[in-house]
Amino acid sequence: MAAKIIDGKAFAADVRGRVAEHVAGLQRDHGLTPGLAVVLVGEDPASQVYVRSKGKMTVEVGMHSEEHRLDADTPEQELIALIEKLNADPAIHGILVQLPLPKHLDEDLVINTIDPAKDVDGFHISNVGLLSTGQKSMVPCTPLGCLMLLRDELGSLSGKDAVVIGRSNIVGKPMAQLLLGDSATVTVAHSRTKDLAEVVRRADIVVAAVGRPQMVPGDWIKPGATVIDVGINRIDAPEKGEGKTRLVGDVDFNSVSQVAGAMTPVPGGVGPMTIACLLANTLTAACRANNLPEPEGLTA
Ligand SMILES: NC(=O)C1=CN([C@@H]2O[C@H](COP(=O)(O)OP(=O)(O)OC[C@H]3O[C@@H](n4cnc5c(N)ncnc54)[C@H](OP(=O)(O)O)[C@@H]3O)[C@@H](O)[C@H]2O)C=CC1
Ligand SMILES: Nc1nc(=O)c2c([nH]1)NC[C@@H]1CN(c3ccc(C(=O)N[C@@H](CCC(=O)O)C(=O)O)cc3)C=[N+]21
Repeated sequence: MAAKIIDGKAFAADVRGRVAEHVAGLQRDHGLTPGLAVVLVGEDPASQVYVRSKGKMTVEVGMHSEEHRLDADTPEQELIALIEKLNADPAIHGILVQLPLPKHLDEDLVINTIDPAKDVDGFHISNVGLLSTGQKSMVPCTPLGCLMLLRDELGSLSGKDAVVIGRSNIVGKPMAQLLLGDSATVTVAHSRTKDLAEVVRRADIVVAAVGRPQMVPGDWIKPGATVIDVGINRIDAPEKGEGKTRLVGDVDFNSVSQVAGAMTPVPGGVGPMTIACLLANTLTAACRANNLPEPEGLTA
């Protein structure tokens, strides 16, 4: 049986539609426009594309969008000063500093300078602590997007065996916390995991967030499992012509789609959900900042 392909692009469009409706209501009833500021340091071309598409979608849902582009060699103090200015700006409800940062900048320091209430990435230590203790927080966008897709696909995650491959602070660890919060039995695998194939074979739910193109083959997957592919890897595609590239995930789509019950594609899976959840988090932050009721179904 071929796997059902989970349409993250359509799901994300639906989430953005719900965000847009709520934003229109905030404007109509309270004269409030949620605002998102994205900070990009340096000229990484992949990041630029991503930042541009975020800006476009922010405006599409009716929000205020700001982009702050700084030179790659910007001194740390200057970046910190910008974040402090955005922290104090009442028109800004969400702040995202695009990662990774150039090496001379202390990523932890920069992230922890963001007002936790405006930390729409959910990377501030205070949000990390709130999430891991089951308290209301800002939830990281990519794991939140994965959770929405899993809940939609499976209903309850309670008692399911889940394996997260990858333990980064931005995907793997918060994903594990969210799965645990939904009462899955969670294993977090990483580069030192012994016999990864055997670990993955036990899983009803596999979330791959490794950054290695097509690393997970079909024969690691338990028949019928749900597979969420977070990886975004650009590889050469000589079949498309000289010098051309294409995007692939961390999962080998062709073999896994023969075995899994359902899986996300790349592109068109988790990626669009990340951006939709960023907008949802910005809306949530704007509501909380103004003591207004939060949108339903758009947070964990
Ligand atoms: N779709 C989206 O919206 C997003 C996609 N991404 C993509 O997701 C992927 C992961 O991103 P991110 O978490 O930031 O990556 P990191 O590089 O920060 O983390 C990768 C993790 O994978 C583990 N790992 C590396 N090699 C292996 C291996 N051979 N076997 C098992 N585990 C391994 C590492 O283990 P160890 O800790 O031991 O080194 C590490 O924990 C990337 O492709 C990235 O582009 C990221 C963010 C958003
Ligand atoms: N502070 C911070 N927060 C992030 O959330 C963050 C970050 N830094 N740094 C980089 C990663 C990567 N990331 C992606 C989001 C969407 C797509 C996405 O929409 N991808 C499309 C394809 C896009 C294309 O065609 O290039 C898809 O998968 O269908 C990809 C990657 C967020 N990240």
